[in-house]
Amino acid sequence: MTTPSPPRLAVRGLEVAFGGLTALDGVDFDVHPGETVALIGPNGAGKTTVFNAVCGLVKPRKGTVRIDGRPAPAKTTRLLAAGVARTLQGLGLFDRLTVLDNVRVPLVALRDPDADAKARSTIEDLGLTGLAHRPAGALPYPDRKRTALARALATGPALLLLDEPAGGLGPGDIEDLAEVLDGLRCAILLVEHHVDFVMATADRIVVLDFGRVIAAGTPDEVRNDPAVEAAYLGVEAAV
Ligand SMILES: Nc1ncnc2c1ncn2[C@@H]1O[C@H](COP(=O)(O)OP(=O)(O)OP(=O)(O)O)[C@@H](O)[C@H]1O
Repeated sequence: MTTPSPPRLAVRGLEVAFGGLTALDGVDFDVHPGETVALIGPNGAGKTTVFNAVCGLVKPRKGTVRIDGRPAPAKTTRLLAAGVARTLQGLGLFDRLTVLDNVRVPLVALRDPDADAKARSTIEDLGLTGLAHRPAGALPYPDRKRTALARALATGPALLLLDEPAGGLGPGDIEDLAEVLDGLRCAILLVEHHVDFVMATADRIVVLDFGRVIAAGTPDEVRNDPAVEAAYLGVEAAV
């Protein structure tokens, strides 16, 4: 009998507190190879805190984060070496560096001998070749965002963590983004406010409210869950 492979990402009993505030209270979910899982929930529900705990940016009070069955490393280079890449809400680009040099950064950190070729090929895949030698800081926001995505994809991650990938983009750029994500083979965890984008992109959705998972399932299951409607979609509809 073969042992089933572990989830690419397994989060169990995650608890995070900031002083007296319990931001996460027993969060469990998995992301399997090839799967796109979206974390949604109202403002303050704990989405970014989950993301930060998975990336090792905040230390849980309790619980575990495992990547391919092993404890998740906290340092960026070790995460990259473990096949995990992320984008951040603030993008974190080096504004004075060119698009190409930004995308080379994680490859150089991994001492990849093919850094240049891989960066160029990723840039091409994302339609950024014409901007390769422009400083990232001089670009319009959608191109900066695409550069940040290219940087995350350059190392060929097995698990991609995306913090609000559709945030600040217009409908055309969101459509392009959905197409890029659809063509990826890696597992994806995304934190996102844009409900239509999530419904169209995610295989499964985990809904947080006040630091707890209140629903998890396919987009249709979640859409029809009364608790979600009350906690989240109701809020969105009122916005
Ligand atoms: N560094 C911090 N120090 C203190 N409290 C924090 C910190 N980070 C988050 N919180 C609190 O933890 C809770 C969860 O916040 P978090 O940012 O994870 O929610 P979110 O679902 O990502 O919200 P949003 O959709 O507004 O980004 C909130 O009450 C927030 O104020």
